[in-house]
Amino acid sequence: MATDARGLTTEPAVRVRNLHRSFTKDGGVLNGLDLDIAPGEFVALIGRSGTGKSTLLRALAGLDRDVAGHGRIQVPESVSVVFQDSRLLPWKRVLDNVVFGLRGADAADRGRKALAEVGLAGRERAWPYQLSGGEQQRASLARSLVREPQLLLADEPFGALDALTRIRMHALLRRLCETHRPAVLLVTHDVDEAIVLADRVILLDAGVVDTDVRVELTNRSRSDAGFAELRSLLLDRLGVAADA
Ligand SMILES: Nc1ncnc2c1ncn2[C@@H]1O[C@H](COP(=O)(O)OP(=O)(O)OP(=O)(O)O)[C@@H](O)[C@H]1O
Repeated sequence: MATDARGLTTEPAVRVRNLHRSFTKDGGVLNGLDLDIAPGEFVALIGRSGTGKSTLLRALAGLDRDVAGHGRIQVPESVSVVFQDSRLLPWKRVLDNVVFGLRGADAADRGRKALAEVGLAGRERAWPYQLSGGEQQRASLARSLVREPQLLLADEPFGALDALTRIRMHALLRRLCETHRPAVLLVTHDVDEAIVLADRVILLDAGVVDTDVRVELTNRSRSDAGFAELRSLLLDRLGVAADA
């Protein structure tokens, strides 16, 4: 059962029970997966290539219609998804992308506020192609957060960015999550990214949860001893030597 910051029992934002998914007759990708995410909890999902991370994320996002009947999935009503590419509509200006499909007379104001929050004030009328990769991902985050989702799903959102931009995006995402408090499931290949950002790191192997650790570091600096210890535990579970 999930608990909140005061240790009180809460209804989880995400509940997955005994989820199975296969694409061929030979073997499953998800093999009876169980997972709870508490409201406002930030979970990073890591695992070797092909262990079913994106398959799980797509199932939670409702993008995999065939998953129905292969287990139980409970997600909140409002879910937003961010991918590695920003998926901005190239024929719409940045603000129009952010508020696309949003109702209400205050939609444009909310969109402007969201753009300011991600550091894109003044770029409302730009076209997506006029933004850098990092700025496009900022716009993509604004488009998600303007909807105030109870669950944010992110599949390698910073995977295509350079190292410096990634670090800036980590700080931004943490700040946004502290303000908006969605439950988050972030798929990443980067163990350090998982430790820097998440309250909990889950390692998937062969379509089930292999390791589930809470990140209880007050100092999220990569040079911190606790950080290094957690990194080596996770790399070990991934079958990679920490100093490799
Ligand atoms: N729509 C699909 N049709 C057929 N096979 C699929 C489909 N989606 C995923 N798979 C297969 O399921 C397996 C798991 O894929 P998935 O993308 O979930 O892995 P992943 O852990 O996210 O990997 P990576 O870290 O490389 O992104 C892979 O072998 C993939 O080829």
